[in-house]
Amino acid sequence: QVAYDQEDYYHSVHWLEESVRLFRRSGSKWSPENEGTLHDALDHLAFSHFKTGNILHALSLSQELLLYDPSNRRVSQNINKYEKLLASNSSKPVNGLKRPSSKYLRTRDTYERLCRTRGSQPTHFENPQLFCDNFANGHPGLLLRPARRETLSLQPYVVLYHDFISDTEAEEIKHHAQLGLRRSVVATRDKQVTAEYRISKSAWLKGSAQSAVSRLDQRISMLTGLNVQHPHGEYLQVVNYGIGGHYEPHFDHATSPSSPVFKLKTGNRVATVMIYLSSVEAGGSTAFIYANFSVPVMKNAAIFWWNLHRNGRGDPDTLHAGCPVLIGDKWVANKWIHEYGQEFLRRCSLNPEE
Ligand SMILES: O=C(O)CCC(=O)C(=O)O
Ligand SMILES: [Fe+2]
Repeated sequence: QVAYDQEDYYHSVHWLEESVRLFRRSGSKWSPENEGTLHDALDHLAFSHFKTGNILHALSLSQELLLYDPSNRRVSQNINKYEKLLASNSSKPVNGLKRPSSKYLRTRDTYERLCRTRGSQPTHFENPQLFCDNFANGHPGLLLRPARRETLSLQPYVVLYHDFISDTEAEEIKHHAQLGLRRSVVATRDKQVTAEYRISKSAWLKGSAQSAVSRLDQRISMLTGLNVQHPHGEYLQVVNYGIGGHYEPHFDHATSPSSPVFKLKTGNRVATVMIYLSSVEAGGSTAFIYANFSVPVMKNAAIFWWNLHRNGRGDPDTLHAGCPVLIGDKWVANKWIHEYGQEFLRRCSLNPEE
């Protein structure tokens, strides 16, 4: 529907073909959440085919549609139009579907490449600072069971903690979020809106009454050495992506002074901890666009990165994305940590440029 509304018929044909297939296969049993019907899907698919020059296909789908809804005048008019076009042979020859050239995303090519491949991080042979270790952060709570840390990138600084949570905790968190899931929104200049560049559902786990949530807060705080108590850290946001779900390249920190991110009055989002609560069969990696690498979904692992430099400026290198899920059901949880409360935990540097 999003592709159709954007007049991107190249993609709407693919998606609608799949919807029609699912409707046909399941009889009347498949009822998608948006209450779409076979009828709708055929209608939009016929028009998409017409727009991409496949008049013959548009005609046969419209004829099928008319069987279901014989009194639909718009459809009969379309059938007449398609028949005339075919008879006069004046329609453009079909030369295959063309990918639209996207005007709205400058980083599209890199994003798509990183979603298909892992990009090219140097290995630790090339850069010994990209090492793996058992990390306890000097914290007594981690001494007996340190985190298995993998440094993924130095600029921006991104680390991955393997087995950050257990299967049971992940299930508990998904379970708590389930009833609260709503279409995700994004922060614009001054308010939160839904956007086609973020397709997922999410829920905020307010309060850490649930034991898994408070255990998680504690673990994040031990590992990062930061203060994650609300409002220094936001509540845990649980996100669920279905097939095709994605989050196109964005920053987690606010880039406008009027952003809703500042509503907490605790400054900008200095760091992100993102936990993978599920695996997926294909797709769904997290891509760091300018840093040129992507992290495959790794169940129970967490990634951490700094969004801001020590001087408080946003780090443009943190531009990142959640790649489209190809097969599976992807769940992540975000913990965003704010600047205030960390003054003595992440100090500024003597160099104002850092
Ligand atoms: O789902 C992902 O891999 C990335 C999610 C993300 O960047 C976000 O929710 O801000
Ligand atoms: Fe993000």
